[in-house]
Parts: sequence; C-alpha cells; structure tokens
Amino acid sequence: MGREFLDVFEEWASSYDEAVTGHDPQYRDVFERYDTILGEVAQLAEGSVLEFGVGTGNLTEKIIEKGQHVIGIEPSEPMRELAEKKIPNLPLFEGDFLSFPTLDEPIHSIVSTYAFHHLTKEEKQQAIANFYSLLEEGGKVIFADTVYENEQAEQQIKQEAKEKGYLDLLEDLNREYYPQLQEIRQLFTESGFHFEATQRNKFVWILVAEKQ
Ligand SMILES: C[S@@+](CC[C@H](N)C(=O)[O-])C[C@H]1O[C@@H](n2cnc3c(N)ncnc32)[C@H](O)[C@@H]1O
Repeated sequence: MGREFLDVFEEWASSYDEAVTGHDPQYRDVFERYDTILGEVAQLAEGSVLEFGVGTGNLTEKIIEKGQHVIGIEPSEPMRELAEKKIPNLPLFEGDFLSFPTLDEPIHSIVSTYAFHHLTKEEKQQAIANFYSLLEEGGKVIFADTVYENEQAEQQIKQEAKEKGYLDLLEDLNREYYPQLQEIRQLFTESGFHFEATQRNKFVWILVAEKQ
C-alpha cells in the first residue's frame, strides 16, 4: 500500500544514482548534502535495523559499513536489482511501509530516506502505529525526507520552483504527500513517540522518533 508512485521508480532506477549527485538541476537542492544526510541517519541507527524504500542501497551500504545488520524492504523490482548488485548478501524483501513480510527478530531502529512522503496522511498514521508495535522499548524511527517547516515555507518553496521553471519538481511537490512539520510531529507524538526534527537542506529534515 502507498505504492501509487511506483511507476516513477521503475523508470528512474537506472539513473537514480546520478540524480542524487546533483545532475538534475531541478532536484539539486533536494539532494544537497545527500551523502552527509544518509551518513547522519546511518550514525543514529542502532542494533538491528529495518529499512524501508531501500532504493539503490545507498543508506543500506552506510549502515552495513558501521557493522550493523540491516533488513531491507523495497517495492520496486528494478530498484531491488540495483541494491542487490551493490550489496549481494542483503536480506531484501518485496514490500512497502504498510505491507512487508513478518519479521522473526527484534528491531531496534527503523530507517528510511527520501521515501515516507509516498504515503498519504492516513497511511503515515497507520505505518507509524505499526512502527510502534514493531520496535523494542527505546527503539527509534530515523527518517530523512522533505518536510515544510510551516505553511509559509510550503508556499515559498512552490513559488520558487514555479519562478525557476522547475515544472517537474513543482508537479512532484503538488502530487506527493510532503507534510508540514506540525503534522508529522503530531502523527509521531500521538502514537507515543518522543519526536525531534532538524533541517539539513532547503527541503530535507532528519526526523528522530523514540518509542517511549
Ligand atoms: C527517492 S527513492 C529513495 C531511495 C533511497 N532510500 C535513497 O535515499 O536514495 C524512494 C524509494 O521509495 C520506494 N517506495 C515507493 N513507494 C514506497 C512505499 N509505499 N513504501 C516503501 N518504499 C516505497 C521507491 O521504490 C524508491 O526506491
């Protein structure tokens, strides 16, 4: 569920690693400091890690380099093939934020970068409730994704995209479900998490939610 944007990734998979290095001017600001952002998420992950929306495996690689065990979930077959090439022994399953194989080991961290915005508000709410059940006490959700600081920031970002003629970016911002900070904070705190967020570039924030 929440897979309505999957077609984009079936097409985007082969050139995705170029996009994250700033080759596409429309997405340059979105992916600004991409490597550092993923590195920060990896540093915060502890214990057994469950990763959603693995893509080509860039975050996964960083967590494994730290010596940790990662289980990956990714709905797109072309993306899974690329991740499997990069990390041959990764336990990687077909699934999404809401529907994935039953896990038979405790999970201490749930991570994801540039993916949670594919879910509607209701789907995010359901996913967050599932994360709470899945995590051990003190376990954390650590996400990096586009979040608008407030309504004014949302309008300003969309206006700038329009003025620059970044129409693909603008369409993406209007089509997907990028939340405002207050909304995502409320979704996590209402499910029993302590929530903190820090901005890392014009678009992307690191969200850390700890199970209380
Ligand atoms: C922009 S890419 C991010 C990939 C990688 N996490 C990164 O940071 O480079 C978004 C990924 O989310 C996946 N995705 C799309 N819908 C999803 C869903 N409902 N649940 C989990 N992953 C999803 C896509 O297939 C794609 O691999």
